[in-house]
Amino acid sequence: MEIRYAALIGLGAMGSFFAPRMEAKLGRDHFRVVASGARKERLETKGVTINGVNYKFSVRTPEEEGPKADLIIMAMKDMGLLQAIEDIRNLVGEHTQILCVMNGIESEEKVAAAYGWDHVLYSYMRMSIVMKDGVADFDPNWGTVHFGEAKNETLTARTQMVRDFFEACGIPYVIDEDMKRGIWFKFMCNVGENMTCALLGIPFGAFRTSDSANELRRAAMREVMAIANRLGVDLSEQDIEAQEKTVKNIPYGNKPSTLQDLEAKKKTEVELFAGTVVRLGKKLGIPTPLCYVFYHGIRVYEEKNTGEFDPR
Ligand SMILES: NC(=O)C1=CN([C@@H]2O[C@H](COP(=O)(O)OP(=O)(O)OC[C@H]3O[C@@H](n4cnc5c(N)ncnc54)[C@H](OP(=O)(O)O)[C@@H]3O)[C@@H](O)[C@H]2O)C=CC1
Ligand SMILES: CC(C)(CO)C(=O)C(=O)O
Repeated sequence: MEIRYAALIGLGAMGSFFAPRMEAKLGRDHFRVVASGARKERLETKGVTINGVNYKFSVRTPEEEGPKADLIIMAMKDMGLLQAIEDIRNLVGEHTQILCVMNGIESEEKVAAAYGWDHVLYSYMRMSIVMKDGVADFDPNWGTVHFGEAKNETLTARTQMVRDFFEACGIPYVIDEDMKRGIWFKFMCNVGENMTCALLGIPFGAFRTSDSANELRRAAMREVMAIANRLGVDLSEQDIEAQEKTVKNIPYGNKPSTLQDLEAKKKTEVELFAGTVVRLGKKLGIPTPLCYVFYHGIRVYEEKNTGEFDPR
């Protein structure tokens, strides 16, 4: 099995990690970006500029008939997921594999509900990229896509196929032995960091100096840990300790995506982060008071941004 025809839906920050290298490997006719309407027009006329190079990738509309894709990368924000699942329907064939690289713990389940687990591998990103007005600059050799089956002591044929493709493209990857644990660890870090920074309007650098910011970050991580443990995912205090070093090495002024979204007056992925924790906590009878405050506090910021109420 080999990847000869691939597609990407979601040519934003994360999409820009993949698109140039996938097109370089497969050629313009065998790598397509899925988009329609004004988005398609923008990608075809203005394109995107990635590390100083302007790209106008070949766009395929959801309605267009054509070859089925061997690999589809999905890289939208949470709010776009359900539409995107429908938009790739024409590209999913018998052998298609889908990687939905979004943050959060539930995107694979949603894609698998539409297409079946035979078509879905687990994945997540350890990378930080900002795309603003179609421009993204980053070191393409820093950061990794993590992917694989739930467990990867031995590699299945489809995991090897995607691995060989990423090797050929020069896309840095990691195959976690336990992908579910990896996804939950990333989620625990995201909830602690993204929610704390968004509610308080502080950059990552605050975690180097503020005991109180760290107290909140760790308390939110512990709410996630309690839920993960109940669901059989073995996150522990050691994982929280390990992230302590990582978070304090992130460049001082960097901001997690949730705060970036608030500052850009966009809708955030709070539903996917604190919203998921509150929902699962309720279902499992696990208290999540901090995520409850994060969730509603960030929702109020969104309402202020979109003018849903008059803050007079
Ligand atoms: N940015 C980062 O550093 C990281 C992000 N992540 C996660 O990755 C995911 C993607 O984030 P990110 O790349 O930052 O988000 P962006 O907003 O930068 O990119 C999302 C892109 O998806 C496009 N899109 C949405 N719906 C569709 C659709 N139906 N068809 C075609 N294109 C569509 C959007 O187009 P348009 O702009 O026209 O709406 C946009 O270009 C999120 O879950 C995020 O949490 C994970 C790790 C790090
Ligand atoms: C870049 C990173 C890892 C920072 O938390 C992220 O996932 C986000 O901002 O959403």
